Amino acid sequence: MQIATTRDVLRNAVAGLRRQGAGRIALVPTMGALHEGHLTLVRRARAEADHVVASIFVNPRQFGPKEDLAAYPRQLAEDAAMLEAEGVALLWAPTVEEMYPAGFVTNVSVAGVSEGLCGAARPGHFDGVATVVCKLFNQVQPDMAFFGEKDFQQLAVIRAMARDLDLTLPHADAIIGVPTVREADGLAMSSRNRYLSPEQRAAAAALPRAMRKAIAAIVGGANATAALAELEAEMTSAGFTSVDYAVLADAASLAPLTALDGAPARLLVAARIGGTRLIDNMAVMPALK
Ligand SMILES: Nc1ncnc2c1ncn2[C@@H]1O[C@H](COP(=O)(O)OP(=O)(O)OP(=O)(O)O)[C@@H](O)[C@H]1O
Ligand SMILES: CC(C)(CO)[C@@H](O)C(=O)[O-]
Ligand code: BAL
Repeated sequence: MQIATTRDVLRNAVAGLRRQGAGRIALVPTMGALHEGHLTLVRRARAEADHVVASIFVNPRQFGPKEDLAAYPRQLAEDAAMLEAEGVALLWAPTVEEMYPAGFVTNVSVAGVSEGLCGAARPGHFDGVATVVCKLFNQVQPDMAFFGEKDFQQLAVIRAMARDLDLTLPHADAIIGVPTVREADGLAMSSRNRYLSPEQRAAAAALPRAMRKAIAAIVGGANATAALAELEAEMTSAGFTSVDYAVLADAASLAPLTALDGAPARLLVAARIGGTRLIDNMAVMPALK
């Protein structure tokens, strides 16, 4: 596996992959501190493309001033070994100065789908995500790119950005969402889970548990507002410090719903346990009649 840390080396390495034939190149963007969720994206990419390019970049522009940019885990050597073992051809791991050279002044901002949920709780976050993913697409010029459904709103923002800016990746359905990979107790895998103490980690399983229960209630015909209030109460009594949001939303527009309307819906939750903010989301499937 080649590791590129400058745009020149990246450009040559991508050109080298292209010279190897008409094969498809898949991009898997990450912030590192890799776990089975990331490796699942890489395996899907390997299955569907000929060459996989992974990126590791802890993107300062998507962190708020009081967020965990400094504390975010960085373990490039360990991550590179994992990616190499999965058959990744090229790792793009730029420095902050390489990604945002002095004088960088551009911002990509996606309206609508980025505005509620994590966009409301983390002002500027999705501008940072859209800006860096736009750059990654231009730098690597992949045929397709893989993202986790764990960051469901992020996936919607990236799809809207790619559509609106004509970042037409050549492969049909080029932005591929991969279902969330979970721990045995249901907690969605996340690099931030490592911030949790053993007690907090045990308590965190209340998040997917309360979500499944709320979904069963809503699908069974219960009032959604009451089911979401019950979810918040359960999480608080399990040890969560606060719930940023717990929202039933239209799965495509992410507009909040007060009741199922027959279209695919999604339950999305962000909550804090101590200083750690966890997010999760699940499909809400009305029972077939
Ligand atoms: N449990 C998971 N299942 C599937 N995909 C995942 C999972 N966790 C992360 N991903 C995906 O991996 C990609 C890189 O994510 P990132 O490096 O931010 O990891 P993360 O574990 O989500 O970290 P964080 O704790 O910052 O949320 C994103 O597309 C993200 O949605
Ligand atoms: C897509 C991404 C790599 C952009 O920095 C990041 O938001 C992530 O890891 O989900
Ligand atoms: N996985 C999303 C990246 C972030 O929380 O900044």
